[in-house]
Amino acid sequence: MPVLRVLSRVAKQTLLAHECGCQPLAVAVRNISFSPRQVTSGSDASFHSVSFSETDHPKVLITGGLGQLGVGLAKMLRRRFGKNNVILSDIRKPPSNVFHSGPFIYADILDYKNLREIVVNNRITWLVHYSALLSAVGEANVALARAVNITGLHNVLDIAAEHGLRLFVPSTIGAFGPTSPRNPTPDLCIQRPRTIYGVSKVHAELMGEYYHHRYGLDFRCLRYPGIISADSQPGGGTTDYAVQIFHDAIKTGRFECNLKPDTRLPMMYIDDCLRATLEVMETPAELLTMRTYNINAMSFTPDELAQEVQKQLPDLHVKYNIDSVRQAIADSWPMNFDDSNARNDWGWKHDYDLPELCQTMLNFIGAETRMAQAN
Ligand SMILES: NC(=O)C1=CN([C@@H]2O[C@H](COP(=O)(O)OP(=O)(O)OC[C@H]3O[C@@H](n4cnc5c(N)ncnc54)[C@H](O)[C@@H]3O)[C@@H](O)[C@H]2O)C=CC1
Ligand SMILES: CC(=O)[C@H](N)C(=O)O
Repeated sequence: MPVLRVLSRVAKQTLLAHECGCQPLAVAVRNISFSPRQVTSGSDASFHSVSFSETDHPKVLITGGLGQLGVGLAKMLRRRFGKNNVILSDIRKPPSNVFHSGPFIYADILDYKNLREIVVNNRITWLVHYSALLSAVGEANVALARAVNITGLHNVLDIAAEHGLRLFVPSTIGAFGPTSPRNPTPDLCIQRPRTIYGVSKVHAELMGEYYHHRYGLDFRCLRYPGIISADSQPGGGTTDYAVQIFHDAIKTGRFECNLKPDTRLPMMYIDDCLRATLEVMETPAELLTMRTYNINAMSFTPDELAQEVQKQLPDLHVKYNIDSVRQAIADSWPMNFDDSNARNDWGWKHDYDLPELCQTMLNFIGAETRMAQAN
């Protein structure tokens, strides 16, 4: 993030706050005196907000941390804040390398008391809420998606508000629908998604912003594009083809794509996505003119991706076998994402375009495959 620009904007905002006699937003966040859950349920837990000075390291909990994104995020945050200050959690059993790389704990986001106990006992100050069912698996199990993505979010919001946490919840390009402007899609426009995943993510955006305005919750949300990673598998989304093509290109030289060749979607390499997440979490609250931002890096079709991969692996053979559920979802999503507010407010800038993405993915998976063959 361009530090000078950030500092000068903080100074400007602070001056403005003094001139108009208002306090910066962060002050309100420190003064949560009650939470909606405690008021309505009459719970006997004591209210306290963890005071967290910007000079201290945050104590981070990541929910749903064993999916495509969580392990990489934990690795990056541990490098920055120290191994023991970042706790990964999930309901699945961690592989041994993950289990031995830092603190891991079982946390079912549907179990409110257990989640609250983890936050209290570990003095958590930042919560990154990654648990979710993605677009394609969500359509295959709507009841579970509704429970995890909506009821689970309610638990997380209440605990974050009660304990004064800074809360990050990712949203997605899937929070838009066929009536949204698709090329490009701005931050603020019609959002009428047609998947339970999209509906739950619009709900998360609105609830987080409501808790921010109503209770001072420090809620931060980025709408991620499809994320592409080499060392973690996607969890059942519409953009998964853009990861699978690299594995199949190297391992078999043949790839069967489940979207039409001209289906254009916004995409991002995982390193950019995780860095954006840390950057928005570290941005002074005064600079955030919104609480939910689009972020983007590139946009491509399966045909354009295949052509870029074929520059390195000319023998790659691509066949199209369309999955009607995924195609209908993709046809309702943005083709290009307008992320100018993130770029202006907190200096968002991606590093990876399509050629760098392909080079990095092929190098990584190629090296991994050669090592596996040698053993
Ligand atoms: N990967 C992508 O392309 C994108 C991801 N996102 C969002 O980022 C977040 C992380 O995504 P991924 O890592 O790709 O998801 P993923 O599907 O790979 O992982 C989700 C994790 O949630 C866990 N989970 C399910 N039910 C749970 C419960 N009851 N309690 C606790 N954990 C539970 C699963 O075990 C899984 O490990 C999600 O909220 C997703 O919507 C947004 C846009 C794009
Ligand atoms: C873009 C997403 O949110 C996810 N990868 C999906 O395809 O469901």
